[in-house]
Amino acid sequence: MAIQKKNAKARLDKYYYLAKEKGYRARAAFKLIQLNKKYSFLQSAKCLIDLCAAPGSWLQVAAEVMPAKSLIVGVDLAPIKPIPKTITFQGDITTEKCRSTIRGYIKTMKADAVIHDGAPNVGTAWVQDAFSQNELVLSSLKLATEFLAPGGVFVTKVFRSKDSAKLEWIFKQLFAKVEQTKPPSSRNVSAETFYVCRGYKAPKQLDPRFLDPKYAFAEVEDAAVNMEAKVFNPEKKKRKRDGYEEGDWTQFHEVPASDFVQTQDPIKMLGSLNRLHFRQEGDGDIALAALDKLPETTEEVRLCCQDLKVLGRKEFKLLLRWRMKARDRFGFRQKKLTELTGASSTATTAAGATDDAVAEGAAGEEVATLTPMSDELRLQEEILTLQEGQTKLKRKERRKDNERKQKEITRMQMDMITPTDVGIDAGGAMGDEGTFKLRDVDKAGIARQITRGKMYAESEKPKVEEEVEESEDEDGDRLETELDAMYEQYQAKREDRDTKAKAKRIRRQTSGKDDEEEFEGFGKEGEDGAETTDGEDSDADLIEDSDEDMEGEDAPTGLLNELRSNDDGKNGLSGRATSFFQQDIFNDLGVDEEEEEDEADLARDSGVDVGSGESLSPPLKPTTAEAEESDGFETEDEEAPAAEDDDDESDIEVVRPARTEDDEEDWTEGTQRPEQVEKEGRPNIDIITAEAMTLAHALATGKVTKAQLEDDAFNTYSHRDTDGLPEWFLDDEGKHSKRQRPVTAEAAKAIKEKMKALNARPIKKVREAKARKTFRAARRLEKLKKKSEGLMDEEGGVGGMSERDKAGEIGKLMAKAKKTGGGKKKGKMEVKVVRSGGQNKGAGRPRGVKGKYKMVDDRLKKDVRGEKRAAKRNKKGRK
Ligand SMILES: C[S@@+](CC[C@H](N)C(=O)[O-])C[C@H]1O[C@@H](n2cnc3c(N)ncnc32)[C@H](O)[C@@H]1O
Repeated sequence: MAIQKKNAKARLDKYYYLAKEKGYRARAAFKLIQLNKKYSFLQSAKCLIDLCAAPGSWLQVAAEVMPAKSLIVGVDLAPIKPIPKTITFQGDITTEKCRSTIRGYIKTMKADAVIHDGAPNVGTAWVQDAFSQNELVLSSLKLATEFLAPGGVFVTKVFRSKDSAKLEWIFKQLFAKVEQTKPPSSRNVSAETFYVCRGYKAPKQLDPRFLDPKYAFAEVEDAAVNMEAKVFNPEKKKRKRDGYEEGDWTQFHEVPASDFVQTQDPIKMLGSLNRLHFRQEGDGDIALAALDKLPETTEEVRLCCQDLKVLGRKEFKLLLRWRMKARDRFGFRQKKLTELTGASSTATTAAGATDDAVAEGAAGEEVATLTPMSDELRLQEEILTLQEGQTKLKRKERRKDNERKQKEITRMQMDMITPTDVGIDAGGAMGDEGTFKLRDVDKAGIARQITRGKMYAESEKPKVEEEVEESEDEDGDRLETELDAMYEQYQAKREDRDTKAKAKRIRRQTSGKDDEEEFEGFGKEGEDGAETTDGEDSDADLIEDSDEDMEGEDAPTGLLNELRSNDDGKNGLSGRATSFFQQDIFNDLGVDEEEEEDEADLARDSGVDVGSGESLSPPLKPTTAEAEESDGFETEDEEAPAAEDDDDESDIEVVRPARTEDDEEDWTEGTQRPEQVEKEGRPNIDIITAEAMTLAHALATGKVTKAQLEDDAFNTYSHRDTDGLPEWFLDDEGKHSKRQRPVTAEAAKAIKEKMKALNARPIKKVREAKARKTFRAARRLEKLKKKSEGLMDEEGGVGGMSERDKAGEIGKLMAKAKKTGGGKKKGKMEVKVVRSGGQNKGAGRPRGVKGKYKMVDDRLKKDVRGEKRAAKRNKKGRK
C-alpha cells in the first residue's frame, strides 16, 4: 500500500501540475499538444473525431486549437462531462452502434483528423493488454477509414509489442506518410508510442479482412521484406525478435557469384546473403570461371563479395554495376531487351527514381512492385517530404547560428576575447564582416549600452533571431510562450501558498541581479572602481571625442575609439596587456587598504576634495554608503562587504561562484547566508547538514584549502548553458542536476547528535508558556510582599490588629496565593444530576437545565445510596 502511494506521488510530474493549472482534465492533453506541435494537424482541421476521449483532455485541446465552428465529436465507454464546442457521447468504438452514431453527428461530412488514445480497461497480463490495445487500434483505424477525408490524418496510440510492426505495415498501406513518435510528456517507463499517419489514400475498396485482428496480425507476419530498403540503407539493422528459421543454425548464407549475375532479383540477394563466392566445386562451374576471369571482376569487387553484411550503399552500387556489365558481356541484357521490346514502354521508370537499380527497372528487367498510388497522392507525399527536409535544414542552420553567437558572447563575457581582439585585430565573426562589427553597433546606437558593460548585445541579438523564428516556427513559439506563461501562473499560485517558494524566487532574482553585475565584460568603470551609472555622459564624450579625432567614413567611433585609447598602454605594458589587467579580477590587487588610506590622506593634505572624484589616486572600492551617496556611482553588490568580512575573519570561507540552483538549495538546507550571519562582528555559522559539516571538518583539519574549495566550486553545474530554456524546465532540472557532495561518517554522526539535542529542546510555545508562568508567579509574590508589609506596618493597640491576627492574615494570603499559584485552574465543570421521569420523561435536554447534566432515575439513585450505606456499615462492623 505504502509503495503504491509512493508510486502514485512519483507519477505527479510537471505535466500533471501544468494540466491542473491550465484546467485540462488529464495530463494526456500535453501529448496531443506536443504531437500537434510537431505535425500541425489540428490548426487546419474542420472536423475531428476523438475515439476513446474520456475524460476529455484531448477534446479540450482540439477545441482550443481548431478553428471556430469546427465539428468535434468525442466518444468513450465512460461518460464525458460536457466540453464547450464539442459533441460527446458514450459508446464502444468496436460496435456498429458507435459507427452509426458518429455518422448521425457528422452526416455527410468527412473528418480531417481521427485521433485515438484508447487503452483497454483490462489490466490483466501485459501480453493480453497489448493484444487488446492492438485490437482497439484496428477498430479505430476501421472507423478512420470510413470517416476520414482523402489526405486526412490518423493519430493513434500503440503499445510496443510484437504486433506493432504489423500495425505499422497496415498503416503504411493506407497512408502516404507514417511516422512513429513518442511525445516528451509520454512517460519513458510507458510502452506507449504514437503513430501519426498522414495523407489518407482513401482506397475505393478495402478487404474487410485487412482490418480484422484475426487476419491482420497473422497475414502481415509473412509480408515480403523490403530488400531494396535493406540494400540502400544497410546501416538500419533490425534485431531479429521473431526467432530464426528452423534448421538455419549458422545464419550464414553464401552462393556462387554467377548466381548473383543470373538472378532476376539481385537486390533481394544482396539483402539476404552474407557472401558471393568464386569457389569452384566438384567438376567446376563454367559460368563462375568466366566471371572470375572477367576484367570487370576487380579486386575491389572480390573484396566486396567477401562480406555483404558490412557493405555500404556505395559498395552495393558497385556490385550492381559490375553485375550489369557482366550480364552485358554474357549477352543476358541483349536477350532480355529483344524479348521485352514493346513491353518496356509499360514499365516506364518508377516516378522520380534515380538509382541505378531503378534504372535497370527501365530496361524491364527488375521492377520493384510498388503499391499503386495516384499522382495527386504521390505529389502530396513529395511535397511533405520536401517541406520536412527544408524545415529540418532551416532548423539546423538556425541552431548552428545560435550556438556560434552564443559561444562568442560567452567568450566575451568570460573575457576570453580581449577588447583588443574585438575592436582592432579580430577577424571573422568579430571582424569587419562579423556579427559584432563595431561600426554597425555604433550606428545602431547601442554602443553606449555595450560600453556600460551590461551585455545588452546578448538580448539584442536573440531579438533579431526571435523575429526570424517567429515567422518560421510561430506555432512552436506560441506553445512555448503559453507553457512559460502557464508555468509562471503556477509558480505565482504556489508562492501564495508556500512562502519557501517565494523566498526562493526572491533569492534567485537577487542572485540573477548579482550575475548581471558580475559579468561586466566591457564595463566603463569609474576610476575608483565603481561603475558609472550615468553612462550617457561618458558615452557621449566618447563619441564626441572620436568625431573630433577622426574624420570621414572610416573613422572609428565610440567604442572603437575607447578601445584604441586603452591600447596605448600604461605603466609600460603593451595595449593587450593593459586591457587584460583592466579586468575586474585585478581591481582588488596591488593596492591594499593602508595604501589607499595613505593616498587619500595625501590627497586631502594637498587640498584635493577626495569625495569629488578628483583625487590623485582614489580608493579602489568605496564603501557601500559612500557609493550610494556619491552621485553618478552605482553601488556594487551590497552583499560584497559582508562576504569580505567573512573572508577575513573566519576559517570557513563562503565561496561564492556564479550561484546555481544547487547552491540555493544548499543555502536553504545548510549553512546560512553570509550577509545574515554577522553576529558581534563574527560569523555566526550554523551548520546543519552533513555535507556542510564534512566541508567544515575538512577545512578545519586542513584536508582542503580555501583555494581548492574555490576551484571545486567551478564545476559542471556552475556554468551551464541555460539560455533559451523555459523556466519550468530549469526548475525541474535544478532539482536533480546537482552536485553530490561527499559526506563522512563523523560529520553525519555530529549532525545526528546536534539534531538530537535540538529535538530535546522544548518547542517555542512551551518555553513561552513556562516563562509566562514564572513571570506571573513573580508578580504574585511581589503583591504578597507588599500586602504583608502593609499588614506588618499597621498599628496595634485598641481596635488594632494583634501580632497573632497579623500572622493569621498573612498565612491566609499565602494560602490564597498558593491556591491560585498554578494559574487559573478551570473549575471542574459542574454536572447537574437530573431525575428522570415526571416532566423530565423522554429523550432530550430537560427543561431549564444548562450545561452538562446527568439523568438518573429514582431507582438508580436509591440503589447507589443504599450501596454506599451498606459499605459504610460494613466498614464500621470490621472496626
Ligand atoms: C487514456 S484514456 C483516454 C484519455 C483521453 N485521450 C483524454 O485526453 O482525456 C483511454 C480511454 O479509452 C477508453 N476506452 C477503452 N476501450 C474503449 C472502447 N472499446 N470504446 C470506447 N472507449 C474505450 C477508456 O474508457 C478510457 O477512458
